[in-house]
Amino acid sequence: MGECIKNLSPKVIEQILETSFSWFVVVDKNARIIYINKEYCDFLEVERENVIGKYVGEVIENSEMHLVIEKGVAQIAAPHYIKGNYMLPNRIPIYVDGEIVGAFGSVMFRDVNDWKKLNSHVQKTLEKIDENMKSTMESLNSLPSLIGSSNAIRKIKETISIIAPTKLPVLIEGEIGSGKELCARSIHHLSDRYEKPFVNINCSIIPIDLLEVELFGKWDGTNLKKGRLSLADGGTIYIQEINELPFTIQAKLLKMIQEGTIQPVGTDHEISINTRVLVSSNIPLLDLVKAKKFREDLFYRIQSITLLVPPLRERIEDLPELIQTFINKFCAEAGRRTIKVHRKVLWALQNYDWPGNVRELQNIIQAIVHLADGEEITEDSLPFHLRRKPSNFIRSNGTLEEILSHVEGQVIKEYLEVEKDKNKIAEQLGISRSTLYEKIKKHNL
Ligand SMILES: Nc1ncnc2c1ncn2[C@@H]1O[C@H](COP(=O)(O)OP(=O)(O)OP(=O)(O)O)[C@@H](O)[C@H]1O
Repeated sequence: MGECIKNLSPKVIEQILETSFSWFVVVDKNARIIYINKEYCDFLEVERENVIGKYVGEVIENSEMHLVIEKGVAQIAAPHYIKGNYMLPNRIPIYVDGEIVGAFGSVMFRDVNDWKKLNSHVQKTLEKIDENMKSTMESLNSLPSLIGSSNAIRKIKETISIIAPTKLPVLIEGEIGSGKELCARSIHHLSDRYEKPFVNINCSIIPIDLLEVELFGKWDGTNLKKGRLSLADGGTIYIQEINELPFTIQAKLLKMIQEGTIQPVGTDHEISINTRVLVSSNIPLLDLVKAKKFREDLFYRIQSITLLVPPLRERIEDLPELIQTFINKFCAEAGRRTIKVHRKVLWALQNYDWPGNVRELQNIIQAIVHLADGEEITEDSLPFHLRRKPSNFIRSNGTLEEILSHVEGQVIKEYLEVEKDKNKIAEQLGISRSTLYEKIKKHNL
């Protein structure tokens, strides 16, 4: 330190002390002023030559420099009432060879307005940080979490947490409505790209001739229309139903994944981008590769991390948790108290095939919650196709006519168990109401 200061001439040191934003006072070990800068003197309304050598308490109202010397302990931003204002001075003891030889004081804020200004600036900055945090937290919270405790879902969650921080492409396969997009969003939100865009594109709904421009952008000679890969720069692109992507575009996508460059339509110019690629397919991509409908090189580039989201019927143990989550969500939305689920309803839901997977379940629960007028969801509130119980209709003995008659009786019996309205049953079975009555009579139902 001594070495450093050697390079500063007294004139330089004086300039620093005189023109720095702070006010300075230096006292000896008897708390007598040995230096005070001009700005501080002006504020105190004293002449410098008159105060040098004076006891600091005589010059500066409520000064505590003597205490700092006595105790050898610094006071940082300790409020000091002076001339009708509070200021926040720092008072530091000065040691030479382990002995206190004096102290110096500097005032960080000249007066309370100064303090208020800085304070409100800090306050505003903190509020902004708070708001940002809140919106980040809100977006994280608004991200519906992947519900389910089945082995399959637990494994998926584990894999997501491991791969999210990387930049690796991920292939997500599963039936419609099974939760592929939710997985993709979770990967993005758990990565350090979470504040950057998450852009998705569904290859099955964009006309093939527009797909290339949508993905890579277009140069029209004057302007560049950004494609979705560029819009996701720094963030993540989620390409849904990649199985619908034409071969030529597959090659361009492979180049982007491998080299991080894209070539917009209408130019030879290449643009570097930093976009993470997540893709999904409703059908196993390997089957398409084997059928030569999907590029092998792209498949091998994206399949190293594959999330297989199983259909709901294969993880039916997740059903109660999912049902409860959706009931809570939709009851809260509708502003009503939560409702219970009758065990017969649960049974019916557990025995359904769920071709539309979690999305179908969500839609059904939403409708039920909005239509339900009691405290419990009963079988009556279920859509008709869910009310029938599976049964063993087949009887192995008897003639074909007898077997068919038996099946007919069973079917009608089960319809009657879940539906009181005979018109509806007749309509469902494609027979007239009178035929239905005849058959009810015939089978003694
Ligand atoms: N495990 C789950 N927990 C909570 N909600 C889920 C779960 N899986 C799916 N969902 C919800 O079901 C709906 C459908 O899910 P998502 O869109 O992720 O399915 P998808 O497989 O991408 O469907 P598609 O192939 O038809 O686009 C969404 O509203 C999603 O939030």
